[in-house]
Amino acid sequence: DLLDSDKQALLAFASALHHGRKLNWNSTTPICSSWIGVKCSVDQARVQAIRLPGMGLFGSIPSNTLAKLDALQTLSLRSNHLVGNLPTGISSLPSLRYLYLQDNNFSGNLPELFSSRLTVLDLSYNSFTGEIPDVFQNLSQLSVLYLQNNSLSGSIPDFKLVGLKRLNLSYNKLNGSIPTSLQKFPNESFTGNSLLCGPPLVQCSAVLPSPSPILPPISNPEEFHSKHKHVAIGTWAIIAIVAGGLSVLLLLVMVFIVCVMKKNGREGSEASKKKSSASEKSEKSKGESSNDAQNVEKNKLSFFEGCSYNFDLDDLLRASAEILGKGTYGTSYKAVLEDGTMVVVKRLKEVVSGKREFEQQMEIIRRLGDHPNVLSIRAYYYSKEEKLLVYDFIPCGSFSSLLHGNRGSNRTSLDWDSRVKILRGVAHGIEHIHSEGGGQFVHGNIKSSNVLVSQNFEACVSDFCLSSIMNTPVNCSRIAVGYHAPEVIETQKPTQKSDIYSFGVMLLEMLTGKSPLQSQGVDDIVDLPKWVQSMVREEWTSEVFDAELLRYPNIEEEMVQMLQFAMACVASNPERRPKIDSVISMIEEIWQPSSSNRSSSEEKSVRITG
Ligand SMILES: Nc1ncnc2c1ncn2[C@@H]1O[C@H](COP(=O)(O)OP(=O)(O)OP(=O)(O)O)[C@@H](O)[C@H]1O
Repeated sequence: DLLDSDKQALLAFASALHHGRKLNWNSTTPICSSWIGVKCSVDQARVQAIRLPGMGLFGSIPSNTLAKLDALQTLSLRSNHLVGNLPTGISSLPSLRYLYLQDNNFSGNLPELFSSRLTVLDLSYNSFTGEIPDVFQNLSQLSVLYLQNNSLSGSIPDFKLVGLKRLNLSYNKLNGSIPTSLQKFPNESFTGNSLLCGPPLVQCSAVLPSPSPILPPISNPEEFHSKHKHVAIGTWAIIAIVAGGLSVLLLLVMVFIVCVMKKNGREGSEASKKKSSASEKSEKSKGESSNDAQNVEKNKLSFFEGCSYNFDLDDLLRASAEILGKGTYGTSYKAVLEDGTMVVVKRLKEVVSGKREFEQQMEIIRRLGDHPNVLSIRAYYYSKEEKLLVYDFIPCGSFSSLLHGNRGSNRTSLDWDSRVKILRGVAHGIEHIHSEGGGQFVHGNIKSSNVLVSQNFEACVSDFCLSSIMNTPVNCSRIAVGYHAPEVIETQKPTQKSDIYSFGVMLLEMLTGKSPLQSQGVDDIVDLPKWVQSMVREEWTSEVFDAELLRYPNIEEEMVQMLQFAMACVASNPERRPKIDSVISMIEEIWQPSSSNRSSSEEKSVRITG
């Protein structure tokens, strides 16, 4: 029967490929109820969907295997190691609607024949070459077309597809002008094709006007090469000059700041010396100024009780400092003091509160820091010109850098249990903040770069309770917008409910591996909750998960439940979002770290490439 022929086709497909994680496909077991990644039609008569993302499939797809599944509607083989041509028989399967083959190593030309029902086609992050065929014009159902990060060349055909909602052709070798029908798509849809021009990119007259630019004939190949080298060196030179210029500017700004701070600091330390009557000079100046006592106060670091640190502002200014990053509220530096102590100094910009209010807020922040999942503040400094906060340095970096940093070949992925453990820690930190002071406190700035991780994936939240003393609009950056609840963008006032929304975005971030701030060319959707909602609504749930997570066995159920829960946290109506204590119990309920053996050494040792 037909189901049996589907089965034979799949067995032939599986036997032609190497797979890292064993497929349990077996001729003796029932295909519809027990085969991994296979979904049958309601009447169990045909195979309707194959989803094998991140299964470690190696090799090329033989042409007479999957191409026989003529009832297939969904095929997802994304994030594997598939090579060679994409057989036309697959792309033209008559029922095929969703084809996800991104993040493999397919090469050769794009197929010339596609199913007329095709709705989603994702062939991004492969090595396809040649031109984009005109046949796309006939795909009247096509709604999503992702071809970014291949080596496609030639000009873009004028698709005139009215239903096309998302398009990404970035980072190819396309040239010529962008057809009028596609000019409504954003810049990111086309960027990274140096010879492409016209709206939304730069006007065509500014770059090479046509796909075959009129260049003088190359008489001497050497000369051609040297010209090209020259261009390349020129580009690097420009980058180097700009980078150099920026560093000089940064250095000048830092020297200036240090001078201002030193001046304050010197006044302060001199005043301290005077107080201890250690120097003749300071004794003298003591007599000269009636404001000295005030100056002493004004220029010293205010340590909190119980803090074992022993340094002053001068030591801090002498310390070697490295910029950790520039955030919403200011710039953070890692400072290594002469005795080796490492601290983080955050220079706040645009503080609006007066000194008293500032000090009261510092006291609140210190009290809230009495919890293992909340970063402790050690000291602060307040003067008219400078406001500094001093924190412990947390060694493993932020959750954001662990999730998104170093996606190179030597990256070790953050496994499911570590991700959930970190988020559980964050939830406990938020719960502490929300329950103190009669429930009046709000974190106000929850995002993955404000979750610091120490050994054993213990997490603590930082940068909390600062919004009330700062004059920084919540939507001052795209990153911030990605995490803030819709109502906060309007009211500018974070609440405990909006903290839950931000936490939900972070849950989606760890599940999808996508940053709420999409980098250019990777995707054109910035709003993570909306993207996931659209995927789930259209029943592509398993397509949203981070390919790195798919390498760990027995977690799919937990991931799906966590996804549903994350969607509840990002409900647009604040009243429908759960409270933080329910968040904690929900995580405990969903997460069963000891129930299954999912950290086998084989899985742990997987190194991610690309
Ligand atoms: N105590 C700390 N230990 C280690 N790294 C830190 C510490 N505090 C901040 N960082 C890291 O320094 C970088 C800059 O932090 P900063 O808080 O200034 O900016 P941000 O988190 O990007 O934005 P925001 O100001 O909105 O919080 C971030 O990558 C953060 O993870």
